[in-house]
Amino acid sequence: MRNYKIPTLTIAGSDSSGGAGVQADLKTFSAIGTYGMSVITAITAQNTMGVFDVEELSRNIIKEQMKAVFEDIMPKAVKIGMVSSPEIILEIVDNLKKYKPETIVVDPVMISKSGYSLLRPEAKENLIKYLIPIAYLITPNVPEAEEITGMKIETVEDMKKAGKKILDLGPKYVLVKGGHLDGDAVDVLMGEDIFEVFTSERLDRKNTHGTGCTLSSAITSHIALGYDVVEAVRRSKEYITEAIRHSFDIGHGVGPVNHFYKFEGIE
Ligand SMILES: Nc1ncnc2c1ncn2[C@@H]1O[C@H](COP(=O)(O)OP(=O)(O)OP(=O)(O)O)[C@@H](O)[C@H]1O
Ligand SMILES: Cc1ncc(COP(=O)(O)O)c(N)n1
Repeated sequence: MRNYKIPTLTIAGSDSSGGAGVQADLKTFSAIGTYGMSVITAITAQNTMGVFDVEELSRNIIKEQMKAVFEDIMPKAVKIGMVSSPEIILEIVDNLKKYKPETIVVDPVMISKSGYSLLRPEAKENLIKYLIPIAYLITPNVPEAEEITGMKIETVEDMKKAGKKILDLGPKYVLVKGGHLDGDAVDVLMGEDIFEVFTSERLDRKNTHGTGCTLSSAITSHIALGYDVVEAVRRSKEYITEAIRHSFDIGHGVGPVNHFYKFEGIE
């Protein structure tokens, strides 16, 4: 059930072409039906063909954005995307510990679809040591899960092994996403009391810019609306599958997924 009065927050980078990052997150929050807010960590000059430049914002303006949001509107759930430097991660973690939002979903963004590194190599340690342990849910794709665990992932069995290793780092739940493997698109959700496999057909689509951002924001919205983690992931997997099915050509490269196909033809 939509509820546009329930606040959700994304802490992430801006994608000027609107397909990923903060822009994808806010579109997802709106389409699923929560009130979206943002703390921007970095500005990327990006389009459907690639990422051309990145400028990280200062610790101070990240702190001030978080203060402005949390001291006025406490989000019901927070999603974290691109957090590229060790300092940015420390600032965000300090403030999350101070303001204590109920639910933190971490999408450990590392490399864009177009191959640009969105996480400095020296930031990996702080991500693992400080951010992942305070997550309610972390949503790595296969290359990210490989980076975090140091193991090679080629099968769904490997995804489960990696999931176990990631849980040892301290988050409550982990969703390892299998979009990068062959065959069906299989995602594995694990936690102390939960083990669920979500499978959808692999869609032959080229326009998949922002799939990871969209899925984690959809989960964040569904949790904010009151669904438990299994139901939130089930609904969000359905959401991303349909958003990929209805993705469209815009620009000259890898286009975005479609958040609004249900509204087409409605005045
Ligand atoms: N071709 C596809 N058909 C159906 N589902 C897909 C396809 N590609 C990815 N998915 C699903 O999309 C979701 C996002 O997974 P993916 O592995 O693409 O994340 P990601 O790599 O983090 O995304 P991004 O590249 O945007 O960061 C998962 O639920 C995955 O199973
Ligand atoms: C600001 C920002 N955040 C995240 C992504 C990852 O999305 P994708 O892997 O689809 O390019 C991105 N490209 N830009």
